[in-house]
Amino acid sequence: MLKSELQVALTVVSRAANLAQSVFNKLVTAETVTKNDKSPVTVADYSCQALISLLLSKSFPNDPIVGEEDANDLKQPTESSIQLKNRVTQLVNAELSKPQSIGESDNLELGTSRDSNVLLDAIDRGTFQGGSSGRMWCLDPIDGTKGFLRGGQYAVCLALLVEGKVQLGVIACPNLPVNPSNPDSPKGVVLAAVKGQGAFQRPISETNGTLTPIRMNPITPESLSYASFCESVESGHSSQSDAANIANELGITNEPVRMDSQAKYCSISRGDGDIYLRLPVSADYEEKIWDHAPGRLIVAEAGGKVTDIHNNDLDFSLGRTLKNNKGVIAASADIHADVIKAVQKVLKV
Ligand SMILES: Nc1ncnc2c1ncn2[C@@H]1O[C@H](COP(=O)(O)O)[C@@H](OP(=O)(O)O)[C@H]1O
Ligand SMILES: [Mg+2]
Ligand SMILES: [Mg+2]
Ligand SMILES: [Mg+2]
Repeated sequence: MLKSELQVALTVVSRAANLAQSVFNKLVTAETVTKNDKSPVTVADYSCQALISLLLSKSFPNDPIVGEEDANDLKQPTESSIQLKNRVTQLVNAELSKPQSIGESDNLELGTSRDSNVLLDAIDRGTFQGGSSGRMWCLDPIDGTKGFLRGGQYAVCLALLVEGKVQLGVIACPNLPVNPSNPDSPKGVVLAAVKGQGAFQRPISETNGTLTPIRMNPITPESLSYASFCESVESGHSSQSDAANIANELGITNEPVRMDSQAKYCSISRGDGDIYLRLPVSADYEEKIWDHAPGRLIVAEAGGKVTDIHNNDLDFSLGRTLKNNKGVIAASADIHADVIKAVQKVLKV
């Protein structure tokens, strides 16, 4: 089931990851980092959304897309906007011109260059408002924009939702080592899950490679104090002080591993870390569905459970945000209840 969706998703996400890496190599310099210049990631965000949306629409022309970005800034008649549009067009076409590799999905018309207006329309296909009916794709072209600029973790994230439920998730992490137990192994993995069919990974570069099954660590309530947390680098995205108190409550002494993006979901799915906490910082922030849809399925298919701080399932059927949820708690199914208990005690919810 969803075999062709999986193959297309793997192809388009891997292509976008290659594009993002080429943007990083060409445009991110010590100067952009020290001057806090976000333009390289902006180029990468638009280029990856254009590429993925364009290729998805070749295979699935009737599926709408809930994407993080829109093309408004690229349509302005200003010099900087025109330059940005031209840069995006050139980068997407450079990626499309690379020959098709064995294992990549057919019928995507890879190799055909596209006009900038076609690419702007492709970006704007991502403005769908979401909801509970029918099929739709959910796209975060570059998740962890801060990590991208730091040369740290970032991810290209795509999910298929059917009737508001995540059925397929694919995440490429260009800076995650292929072998979780060897940080010096080559970097660049793509993880995938189909509901009811398990979670897998393979190197981004191996378009025809075998998908290797992944599992979370077999942790139990008895061994919970040996667990480790994976959390955001950004203290503005998740409360690090609450996380420290929860670790204390669970008897966990390992230092938390901090990284940007859905690489956190990917890491715990492969047993590199055990618990991902995203603890609300402000009362009014609504988590975006594209920040969680594929990660949630990959963790669930690798033996985990993902809820919000109230132990409610994440509800992807309500539009572009998880408006009925607060925070995210992801952990191996065997210890999730214990983690929730500690979270609720510390947060007093
Ligand atoms: N106040 C906030 N609380 C929680 N998440 C936030 C936030 N402000 C922005 N974000 C989201 O946090 C994501 C990055 O998460 P993380 O901290 O896990 O790396 C961002 O995705 P993008 O980088 O795609 O914009 C953005 O959507
Ligand atoms: Mg994001
Ligand atoms: Mg993003
Ligand atoms: Mg963003």
